[in-house]
Amino acid sequence: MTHLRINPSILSADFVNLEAELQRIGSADAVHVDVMDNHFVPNLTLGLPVVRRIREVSPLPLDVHLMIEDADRWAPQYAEAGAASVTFHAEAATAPVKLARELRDAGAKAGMALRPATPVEPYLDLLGELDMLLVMTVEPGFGGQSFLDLTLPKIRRAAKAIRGADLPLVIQVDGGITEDTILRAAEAGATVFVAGSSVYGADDAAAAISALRTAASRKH
Ligand SMILES: O=C(CO)[C@@H](O)[C@H](O)COP(=O)(O)O
Ligand SMILES: [Co+2]
Repeated sequence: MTHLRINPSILSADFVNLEAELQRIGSADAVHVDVMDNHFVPNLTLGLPVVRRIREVSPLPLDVHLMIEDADRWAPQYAEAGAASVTFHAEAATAPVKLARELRDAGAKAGMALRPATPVEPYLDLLGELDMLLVMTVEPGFGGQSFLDLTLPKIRRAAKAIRGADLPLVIQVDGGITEDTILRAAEAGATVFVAGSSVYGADDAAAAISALRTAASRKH
């Protein structure tokens, strides 16, 4: 049976009470940390000093999602800061293979993300260099958006290529993941699910995480 992972995004958490907000999601698999630079996306969140501090207090491993320009320069520093996985955007990296190797050398899992309109086909040859492919299921930049069904065929094509080449990487989806949408993403081939507003918007985050697990595993 495939291990399904739920990674809540702290983008929807209370940034003034981050330590307490991290405690609310102790039953999840990792904490998803959205780094935005106001250039690659029209929003600004947090950077290395805050990620370092989150790493010190978080009971969960850090799944860092970099929505920043010049990923080649910055991403390795997030791996060195102790992130368990670092995901850069394909659209923001000039040498993705070199970068993935640097991330792995620094002890992190290497992830690469695709915007909803970015096809996976140009990147099929480098999937073997990655631990994770993140298919964005909303336009990156903000939490609370609706899941884009138009991304499902891309998830299916990526999953087919991964199975065909017998590669170990997993597919992560991020954006609009709720109890209603998670099964569609799971059926298409995703096994790692980022959920921001559906977890942090709930009164009981642990119950929301559990409901997402149940909804995703209806397929399996
Ligand atoms: O990377 C992003 C947004 O760019 C995400 O990680 C969001 O934080 C997901 O939020 P929800 O769509 O689940 O509310
Ligand atoms: Co994200």
